[in-house]
Amino acid sequence: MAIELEDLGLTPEMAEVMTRLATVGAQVARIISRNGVETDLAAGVGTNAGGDGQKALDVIADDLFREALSETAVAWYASEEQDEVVSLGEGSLGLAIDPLDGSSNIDVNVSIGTIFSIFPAKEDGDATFLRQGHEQLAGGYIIYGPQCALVCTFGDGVKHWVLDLDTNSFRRVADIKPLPQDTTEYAINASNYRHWPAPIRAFIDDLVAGAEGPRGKNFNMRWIASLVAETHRILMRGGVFLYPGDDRKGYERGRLRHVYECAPIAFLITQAGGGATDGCEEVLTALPDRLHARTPFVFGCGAKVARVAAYHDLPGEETSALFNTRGLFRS
Ligand SMILES: O=P(O)(O)OC[C@H]1O[C@](O)(COP(=O)(O)O)[C@@H](O)[C@@H]1O
Ligand SMILES: [Mg+2]
Ligand SMILES: [Mg+2]
Repeated sequence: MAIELEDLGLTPEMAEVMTRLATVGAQVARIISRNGVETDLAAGVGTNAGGDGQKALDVIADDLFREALSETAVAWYASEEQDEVVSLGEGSLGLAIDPLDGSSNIDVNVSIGTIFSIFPAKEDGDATFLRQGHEQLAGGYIIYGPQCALVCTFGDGVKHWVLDLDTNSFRRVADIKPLPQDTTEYAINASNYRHWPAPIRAFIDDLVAGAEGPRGKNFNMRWIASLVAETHRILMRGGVFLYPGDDRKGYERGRLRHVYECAPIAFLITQAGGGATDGCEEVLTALPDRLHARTPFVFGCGAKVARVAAYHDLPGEETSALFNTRGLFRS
């Protein structure tokens, strides 16, 4: 038994896929725990389809997940590390995966993860994944942190397991509680401030202004540079995350990938009662136009995600005004 799946009402096919994901997740956690003993998992080994540098662990994780899923109901495997959708044979499911998320953190011993999304398979590989996130059967992640955990939704709340090192299996713990409506914690890579669009700058200016600004209270900031770790923190205690599009070349639609990063995270967050948009529109209703498409991404507590969208409706003179002259959104 790699993972406790009793009482979830999963089909045998889905249960088998979850068991394989959990088995490889435990294996990857063990490999990570030995980084530097024999191999350097952060060593550069190439470039993936999206043009990102690949680290040794990106490739190891991709190989392990792909091999383990090849004997299951997964007909189509779509990975950040593969140029095209890979056919794994006959089956009723398609699985999209970011095998190793947060790879800039491998060499600094900070939490990293795996993100996955499961759809009913269609005849065609691309058609299986280029559809609305609402059609996902499951979305989840494995976090390799001080504790290894697996978090997943099958469309009925958010389930949570913790890797028990004594038995090498994922033990089910309490479901993730609904997110609070509002929060005083936000996450954004603030070094890109000068590149952001005006509504994002205005939103962040007003948070940074704290008690002296229009919001009249102080906010706290976190940036781990691991989407999985930021998601886990937000699911555990609330918050809002932003990776907007910006004016750097290649970042017009942000950095994060729609199919195997944002859609499954959006599924989890909305199942926990939060919001997930591209800044304005829901991620789960958007249609990606290609496997490695990017999308701006804002998710977390519902009221904050809605507030980001409201800043996009402000007239230009309001978003470009200094916070102390901006008339709206005083709380
Ligand atoms: O370095 P930046 O621009 O802050 O980006 C950090 C983001 O990039 C990512 O590492 C991208 O994921 P990969 O490591 O899978 O490429 C996210 O986990 C994280 O949120
Ligand atoms: Mg990633
Ligand atoms: Mg990755």
